[in-house]
Amino acid sequence: MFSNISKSLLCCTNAIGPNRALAYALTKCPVFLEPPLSQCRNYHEVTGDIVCPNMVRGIDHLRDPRLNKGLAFTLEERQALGIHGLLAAKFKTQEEQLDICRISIDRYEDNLNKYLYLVELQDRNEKLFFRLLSENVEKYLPIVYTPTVGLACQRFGLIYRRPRGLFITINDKGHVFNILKNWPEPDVRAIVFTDGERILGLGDLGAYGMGIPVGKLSLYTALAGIKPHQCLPITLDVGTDNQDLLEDPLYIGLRQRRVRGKEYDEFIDEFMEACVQRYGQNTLLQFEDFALGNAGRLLAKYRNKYCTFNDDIQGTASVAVAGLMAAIRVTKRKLSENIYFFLGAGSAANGIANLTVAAMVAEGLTKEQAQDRVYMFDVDGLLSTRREGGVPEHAKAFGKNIAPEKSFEACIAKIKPSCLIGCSTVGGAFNENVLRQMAQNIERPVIFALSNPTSKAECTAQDAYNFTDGRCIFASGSPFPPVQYDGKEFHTGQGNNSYIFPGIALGVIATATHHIPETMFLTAARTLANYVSESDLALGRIYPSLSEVKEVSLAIAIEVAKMAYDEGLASVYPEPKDLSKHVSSMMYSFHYESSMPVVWDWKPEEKFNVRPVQPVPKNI
Ligand SMILES: NC(=O)C1=CN([C@@H]2O[C@H](COP(=O)(O)OP(=O)(O)OC[C@H]3O[C@@H](n4cnc5c(N)ncnc54)[C@H](O)[C@@H]3O)[C@@H](O)[C@H]2O)C=CC1
Ligand SMILES: CC(=O)C(=O)O
Ligand SMILES: [Mg+2]
Repeated sequence: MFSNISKSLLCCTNAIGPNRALAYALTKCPVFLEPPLSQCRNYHEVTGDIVCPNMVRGIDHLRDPRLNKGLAFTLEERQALGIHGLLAAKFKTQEEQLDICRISIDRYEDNLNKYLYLVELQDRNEKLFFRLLSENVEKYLPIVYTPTVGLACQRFGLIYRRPRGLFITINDKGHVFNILKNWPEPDVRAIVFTDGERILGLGDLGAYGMGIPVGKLSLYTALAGIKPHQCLPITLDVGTDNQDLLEDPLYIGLRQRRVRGKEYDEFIDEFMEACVQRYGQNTLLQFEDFALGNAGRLLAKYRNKYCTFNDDIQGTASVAVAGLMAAIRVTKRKLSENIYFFLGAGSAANGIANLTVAAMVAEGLTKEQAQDRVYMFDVDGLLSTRREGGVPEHAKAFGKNIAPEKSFEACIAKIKPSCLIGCSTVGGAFNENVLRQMAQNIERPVIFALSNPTSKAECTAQDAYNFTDGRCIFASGSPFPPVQYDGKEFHTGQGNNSYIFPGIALGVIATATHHIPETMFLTAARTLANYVSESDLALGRIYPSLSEVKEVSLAIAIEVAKMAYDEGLASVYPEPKDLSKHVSSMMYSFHYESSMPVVWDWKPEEKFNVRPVQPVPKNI
């Protein structure tokens, strides 16, 4: 019935009145763009939203967090959008709004309340939220991420308000694609998903685990500038084996025991297929916080078939190896001269151990020689081939033909490691005896307490310094306050995969890489280690400061992009001449853009007054 222009004029006219309707229609309306809206990526570049601006009613510019600028709307915008009068008279800059946000958050003493403030801000004004986070990483990362996000997950039933991300349950098996279609964004490039079985070191939190993919994706945008509409957090709800949750009246997930085995595997298969069917073959699929029984197994199954990685295995490996590389500059011991002892022999430990082996091989050892330098201790004791039950399959490479031992401290005395790496979820496991022994064995012991959140860290930064006479090189998964030792202050670094996954994701998305080889994580580790300055090391930090993490993420993305082309993994062709420029051009702007329609030959006759009616083109 209607031509395209008539349709656009119709919707524009209904929404914002005839004067501006034509201007909109001529410049922005999706029915004018080819290909149509559903496939048009440019459209998102313009609006960042799937809502046709021509169909947005005035008030929706305030209600939609992607469009809302609050008091930062100019008088001209307020009048043009029909929101004049809906806002107080004052005009504020984004900078003034950021000040108010900081004051508001500081008023809360409780971190969970700070978390809720930030969630509400994201729901209200997306650009303000991401700019606040990206410009205050040190201050707010511990709120949207570990440790506070752990608490938020534990209280998820209480704090759950508005939908953010998709919940897909095992009952939806057979219909996963249809559920993905309900997500309102057509241009998703990255999905972070969990089944909630190993949320940080807090165990099985079932559907309450949703806080983790949401938090991780906030870092995609804040730390690497990946556009929010390209990110989709998902929780795969297959039930929970956490009895407390099954009995919790507030629990919001499926109230049943976890589905496992064939049915679970079929569900994950269907999910992976549905994601690429809905969003394309190069959609980045990040596994997050899957339990040991599934994490490594699913990575092995999918790593060469999808554009996928497991953050807990590979992202963690990369950040830990970067820390070990930087530590060399202090210890003067090559990677291949260390003895590594892991407390915990799960996903994180094996990921780190395997990448450390690869790095030692690059220094000249054989794989076997490198593996010989790595020992592990899990819930059943030292990984000895002689112990009852043997060495678990996932850690076979690190089992040793030595006498079984159940005492961790006895192992330290026997093995005399130079690097002690905690990925055990056992808070305080590196006690005074353990740390003193490490200091006795070696001049500069490396101590990593990587378990999250803070309550699960194997030791605090202060204890690590106190009990090693201030000689340790320390990093932790969650942040610790500065250490005071011997009249000096030290700022220890955060060995957390958040230094890695945002940059990897940006590089992968920018090149539409079709799968992610292990070597990318070694490249990312080297890039991160190179960012550590002498002043970082003097402060006690083997990672750059968190205020530099955006720069680091971009550097990692560029290296990843180079590698994608060098190794024939990229799908964006022709290859951009200037890769740095290409990667940067993909990034989100944290600053407000004009909400005024872009028009040609159109000048207001009188400022702040009614606009002149435009002549309708003859050739409609
Ligand atoms: N800093 C970072 O970037 C990251 C930190 N992590 C943290 O590492 C921890 C472990 O994560 P995953 O390896 O994925 O878990 P996992 O469940 O795969 O492995 C846990 C390991 O700890 C062992 N363990 C449990 N209790 C123990 C005990 N009492 N004594 C000795 N060993 C014990 C288990 O046997 C298992 O080998 C979590 O707290 C997680 O938050 C994980 C990924 C990234
Ligand atoms: C940091 C992270 O991914 C974890 O603790 O699971
Ligand atoms: Mg994780």
